[in-house]
Amino acid sequence: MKLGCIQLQVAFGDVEKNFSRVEEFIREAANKGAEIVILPEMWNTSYALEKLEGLADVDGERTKAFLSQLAKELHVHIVGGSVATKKGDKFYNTMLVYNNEGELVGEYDKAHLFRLMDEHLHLSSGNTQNNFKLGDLGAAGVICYDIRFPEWLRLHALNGAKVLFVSAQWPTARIDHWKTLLQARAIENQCFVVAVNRISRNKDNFNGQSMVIEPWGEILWTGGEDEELAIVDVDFSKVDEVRTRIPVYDDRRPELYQDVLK
Ligand SMILES: NC(=O)CCC(=O)C(=O)O
Repeated sequence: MKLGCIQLQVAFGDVEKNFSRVEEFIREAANKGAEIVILPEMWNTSYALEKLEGLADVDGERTKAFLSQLAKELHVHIVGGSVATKKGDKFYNTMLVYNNEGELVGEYDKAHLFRLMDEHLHLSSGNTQNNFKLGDLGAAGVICYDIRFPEWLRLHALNGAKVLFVSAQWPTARIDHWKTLLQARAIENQCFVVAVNRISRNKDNFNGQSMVIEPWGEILWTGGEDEELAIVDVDFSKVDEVRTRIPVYDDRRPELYQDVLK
């Protein structure tokens, strides 16, 4: 299957510009044969957290209509990164996922809020998992800081995900953590990890390095330090092969480590 990874330069607080750029990229990805397109975190507003009252997408309605229409027209699955949403009187960091018929198959509010970027001061956290199907493919999606919580990703793998999509705004300062954590999540869960980060105008802040990693831990693609669209070919049957080679799921002894869930 061909993945279209959109390592977007997200414009701070400029919702119109971001929508228009995302549409261009999704169309280009579909033209180049992508069957699943993946976007980064908070691509509508970036971290304009102080301005969410005016900028956040109310109930995600605009983003939902936009992604659904493109998914259906271009017959492409869209893991729609995340957008800032307002639901009731609260703000969320919300991932929306559409299948290639334009149907909403995943809606997920980021579960772990990242204090270093003040998320906890402005956003509310979600409480539900994000497993979904793209055709026959079992998949899941999480957002950025979530990858530091292996139990959370394991739960998604146990619930049938063969690929973990990660949308992020992961800063340059900790980019080594990003790479190591993503590779670990792929190896321990014997899953594909498809992780799309953003670019900022000043690369000292966000420098991309998006990644596609297969279940044995081999890195199939790493993004550069500029805005880019990458088309990456993956063979999802590799998951079953790796899980047969080392039967980690059969060898688990959850009774020994239940306490980690407390
Ligand atoms: N947007 C985020 O969740 C950033 C997470 C991060 O930088 C980290 O080190 O974790």
